[in-house]
Amino acid sequence: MENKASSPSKGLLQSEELYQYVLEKSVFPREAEFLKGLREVTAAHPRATMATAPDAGQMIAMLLSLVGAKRTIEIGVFTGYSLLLTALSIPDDGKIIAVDLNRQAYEMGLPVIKKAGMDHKIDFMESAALPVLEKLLESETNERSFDFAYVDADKVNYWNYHERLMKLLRPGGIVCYDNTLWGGTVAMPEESVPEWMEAGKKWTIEFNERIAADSRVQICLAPLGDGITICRRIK
Ligand SMILES: C[S@@+](CC[C@H](N)C(=O)[O-])C[C@H]1O[C@@H](n2cnc3c(N)ncnc32)[C@H](O)[C@@H]1O
Repeated sequence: MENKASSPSKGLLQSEELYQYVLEKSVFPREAEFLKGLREVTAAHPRATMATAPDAGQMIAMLLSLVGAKRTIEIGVFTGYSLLLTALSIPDDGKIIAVDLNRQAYEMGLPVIKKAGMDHKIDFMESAALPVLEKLLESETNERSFDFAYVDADKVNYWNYHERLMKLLRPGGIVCYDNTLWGGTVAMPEESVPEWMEAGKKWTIEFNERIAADSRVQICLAPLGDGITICRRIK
């Protein structure tokens, strides 16, 4: 199609320099060495930009500490940046159910996760996420038992994940959804949106509207990384 812009950059700040300032002056000085190591390993992956942005990661680590997260779910692992930062933020007897369709990328980051001594906290499942959530819901003991969830996978299923996570999270628990500004396309005129981002734009707009109307959660769409929506279960 003509008149399509090339991919908009993921960062949503007013300039690249400002984003570098945030990274260099706030994020990188406090980033764990193992997370830096994981970013280095991930840089060799052809889809390295899929990894959670380090500034969004810094906020996720803060949220994990604030809710005292011990039992968590991660949907969309890739090479494990957000997974490792979750593991580093929860106590030694904390557990993460981590789901991804693809084990290969996870195995790229696994040596760093092991070196960090965090692998015992992780239950990795190579699977589509929806059946894993359904399976968890078969046991009543899992309802209201998770403190935190992070969703960073197929946008088309975000609402399906949300409905199930609302049962699995305890009241006061938090779920974060990544990419909820979808490269800024949610507010772009149609002719400026690259063709490959159109479906994601539609799903993201629908999801954002439904979340805004969901009285079960308190919400905040933080313009970090590619946009990250924080939902706190209030009922
Ligand atoms: C953006 S990446 C995740 C990045 C990761 N959070 C990080 O910090 O590096 C998205 C991941 O979601 C996975 N994925 C896509 N659809 C999925 C599905 N239906 N169920 C589980 N994982 C899925 C992909 O295989 C991919 O690894």
